[in-house]
Amino acid sequence: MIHSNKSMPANKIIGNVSELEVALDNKVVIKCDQLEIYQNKIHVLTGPSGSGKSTFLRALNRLNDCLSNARTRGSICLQIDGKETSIDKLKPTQLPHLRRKVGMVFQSPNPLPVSIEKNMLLPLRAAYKLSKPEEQEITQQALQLAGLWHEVKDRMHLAADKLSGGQQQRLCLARTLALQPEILLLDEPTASLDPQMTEQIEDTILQLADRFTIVTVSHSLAQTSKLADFIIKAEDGIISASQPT
Ligand SMILES: Nc1ncnc2c1ncn2[C@@H]1O[C@H](COP(=O)(O)OP(=O)(O)OP(=O)(O)O)[C@@H](O)[C@H]1O
Repeated sequence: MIHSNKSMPANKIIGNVSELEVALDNKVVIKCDQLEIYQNKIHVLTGPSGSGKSTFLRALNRLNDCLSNARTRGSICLQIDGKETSIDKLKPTQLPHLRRKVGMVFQSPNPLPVSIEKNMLLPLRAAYKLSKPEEQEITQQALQLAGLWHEVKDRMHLAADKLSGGQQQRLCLARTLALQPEILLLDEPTASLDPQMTEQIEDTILQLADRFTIVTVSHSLAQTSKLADFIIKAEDGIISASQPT
């Protein structure tokens, strides 16, 4: 089940990045000397195009390891499953679990070319052994958290690509939420959406902070001021924390 952390104390540190350096093609593209991540807070990562925002997000769940030209140094310690976890020390076999706990949603919606229901169930079944009622409960809860349940509950067999762009992005968010993350990485989740859909997703992100720690990329000043508890700046590959907003 997807738990709430609402009763947690304010500004509890659940992540520490230290002396991080990521190189792509032997060129250092991001450096982060020191950064803290706070439980149930929304961290908005801002900066110009090419400044290293996506690379930094991918460092937080070791997705850069999937790039053959990437090399990462430094340490990232995250609290996962109630334990301090040095993610830089995890073995390759531990990475699928890390990526479920530190789930990511990408800039453009990327649903699988199957039904809404299968988009939810395929990753869930690959990750966990659950009974049918448990699968149904988690699917419904994740779709509710993503604000999509009422729009799709009567047409779960519809092909996911028949949904609107905003609905597809919510489905991708629900698919990630169903895998029981603790930290959510959102890479410009509203980049391809119109203003109305953008506002809906922003409101959903604000609600999700009751349950999850969020790091989201934004190019919009208005969105940053609406969402951010903390701002992280990316400037020419230097990633650093701003003061709390
Ligand atoms: N797969 C890759 N191989 C080599 N270099 C890459 C790769 N991906 C990104 N880069 C380079 O790394 C730097 C940081 O890119 P990154 O995508 O992290 O920036 P960004 O701030 O997220 O940009 P945007 O806002 O445009 O999405 C850029 O100079 C980019 O050209």
